[in-house]
Amino acid sequence: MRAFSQLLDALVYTRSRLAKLKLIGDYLQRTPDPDRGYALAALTGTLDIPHVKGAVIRALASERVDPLLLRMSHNYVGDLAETVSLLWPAPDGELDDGTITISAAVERLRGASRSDAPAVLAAMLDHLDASGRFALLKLATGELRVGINARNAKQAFADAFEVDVEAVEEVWHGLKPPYLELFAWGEGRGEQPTARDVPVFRPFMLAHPLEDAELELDAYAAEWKWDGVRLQIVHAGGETRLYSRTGDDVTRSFPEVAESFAIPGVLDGELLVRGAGQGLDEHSGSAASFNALQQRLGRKVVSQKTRDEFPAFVRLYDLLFDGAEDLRGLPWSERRARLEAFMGRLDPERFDLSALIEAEDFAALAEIRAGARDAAIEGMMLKRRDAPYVSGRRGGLWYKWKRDPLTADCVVMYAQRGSGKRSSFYSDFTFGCWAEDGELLPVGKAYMGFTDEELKWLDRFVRRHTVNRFGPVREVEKSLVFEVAFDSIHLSKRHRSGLAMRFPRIARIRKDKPAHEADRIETLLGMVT
Ligand SMILES: Nc1ncnc2c1ncn2[C@@H]1O[C@H](COP(=O)(O)OP(=O)(O)OP(=O)(O)O)[C@@H](O)[C@H]1O
Repeated sequence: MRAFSQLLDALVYTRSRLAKLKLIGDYLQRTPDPDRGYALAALTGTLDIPHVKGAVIRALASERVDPLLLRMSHNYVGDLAETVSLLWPAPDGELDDGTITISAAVERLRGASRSDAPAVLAAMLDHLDASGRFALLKLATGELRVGINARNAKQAFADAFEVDVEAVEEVWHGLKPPYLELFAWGEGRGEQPTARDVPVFRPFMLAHPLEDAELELDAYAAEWKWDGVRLQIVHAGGETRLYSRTGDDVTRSFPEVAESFAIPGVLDGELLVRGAGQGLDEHSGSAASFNALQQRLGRKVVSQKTRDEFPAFVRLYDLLFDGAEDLRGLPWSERRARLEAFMGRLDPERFDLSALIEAEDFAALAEIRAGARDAAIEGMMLKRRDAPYVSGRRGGLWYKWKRDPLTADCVVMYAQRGSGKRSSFYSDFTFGCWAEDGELLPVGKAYMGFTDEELKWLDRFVRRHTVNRFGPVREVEKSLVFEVAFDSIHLSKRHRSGLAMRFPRIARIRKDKPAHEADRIETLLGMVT
């Protein structure tokens, strides 16, 4: 447990993403199986320990610590594992001599019944020092909050063992902790694990922003850029799973979509919500604006009422697998023809096709784009007709051509309480973009007209992810992305980033975007007027 707790400590205090990946990689290389596999599971959020939730830990701690002190400290510290690990009375017996390994802890907790789990946890806490307790509680709750998402952890594994991260993604959802086959493959002791007949995630193809260039429409096809969220729908081995842009399993969030796809294959498209009266025109069928979709995002379990009020559907734009046949090597035009043929097998209530936009030439296309007024459209996508489906962003294959280019995806860095009605909420934010050396530099400060629900969510996020305090200002873990809109951007000597935004406002919380994919200072420099 000691090495794992040292890793967590080091991750909290390390800012650079690359340095964090290196720390994890080193740990995975020098830690034996199965401990490292459980650690990887904790880092990727796949470790399931059924009976230890926050409420259990709070109840347990209240037996040992004055409940009022516990509540106040928790409120101040923000993190339950940290609070309890610090307040837990020092053990009067022997400290752990190394027998409470990660795997021992996981096995003991998993083996315990609901009624026994608190006592099993307490017995281990009684034999660990504060940092061991911290690591155990983090492991048990699965909420690490060390600025590492699943994708980063897989990247760290891939870097450490010199394998391709996309190859890890391709099999990941077919594997289970403690990932013995994965480490065996990484160390050259075994074959690459296969994912036959399990619904695994296939890494998404992404786009580049279209800057001044004009494209030849013989070589590129145009589609609308729908203002929803990316979704991959996979059916294999009799099971359907939905994956988000980051490869997270979001099946439970959109049950009506999962329930209506039972043909072996992999689909790629944009998740939208049917809109009664909103955003209707000939381009968008019946998709509502992103605001309606927001009601469905970030929920793990969805009530029937929400399903009825905001029914989800997917506008498809690619077909990756037809049955077991991998179509990704085919040119876009052939995949498109296969997708069109596939549509007839799908439930029209839940799936429709992203239409192609016909235009005589690029100028005519630009005119169509300028004339589009629809809440569910964010611009256009241009796709090279002969391009295979490749993961990530590759030059020249897919372009996004947004309608309102003055937005940037920025990472939240600091938060402060608001004023007036918001004075008890952390609602004013400073956000930044990535500099070339991988450091995050502040580019602006803003708040937005959040809904009450969003305000509460953000306030909770800040309290739970605080890494530092400067008077009234809290520095937060660099994991949340905001889409920021602004009127213009200028060079400025007053800021370390060298940039100043005019009238920045937070347009959207991007829970679907990993922080390291937020915009770079360089991109913002390209928008300077
Ligand atoms: N017709 C379409 N074809 C492909 N992608 C589309 C389409 N309509 C909407 N999209 C969305 O546009 C995104 C393309 O931009 P990119 O690949 O850079 O992802 P992103 O970083 O999430 O983009 P953004 O933040 O600009 O939406 C896709 O990820 C997808 O969610």
